[in-house]
Amino acid sequence: LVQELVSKCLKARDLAYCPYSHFPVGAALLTADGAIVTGCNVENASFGLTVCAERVAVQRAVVEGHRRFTAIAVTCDIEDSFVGPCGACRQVLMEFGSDWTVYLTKPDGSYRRTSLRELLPLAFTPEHLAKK
Ligand SMILES: O=c1ccn([C@H]2C[C@H](O)[C@@H](CO)O2)c(=O)[nH]1
Ligand SMILES: [Zn+2]
Repeated sequence: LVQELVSKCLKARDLAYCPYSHFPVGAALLTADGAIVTGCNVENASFGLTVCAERVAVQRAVVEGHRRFTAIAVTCDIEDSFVGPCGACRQVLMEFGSDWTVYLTKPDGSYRRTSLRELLPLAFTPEHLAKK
């Protein structure tokens, strides 16, 4: 299953629309019911409108009816280190629970397993709004 998640995030990366940065990113989400939803970064000539691969995957999953996730694999083109999602994406993942496994994946398919809790400690979450 991890292998499938990893290979799907690599495939999604190959679909990235990144004519400005030339930095393709792929993501593959595993939903609680076992579906896999992918995303790639989609850039824009107005640079600030770019959306990261991780957020494309989450938004796509939500509109397909998924709100419960257990894992995400992410990958870019960097071969010599494991690269984590940007801060904005960590926060967007946290919106859908803190209990995520995150697989930081290299182009060769090797991965480092981490967690959203580790990537975004002391997070602000929907529960904080619920307390008001
Ligand atoms: O977590 C990240 C960080 C960056 N990017 C994309 C955005 C932009 O298109 C390119 C360079 O920042 O990489 C992602 O998709 N996810
Ligand atoms: Zn991001």
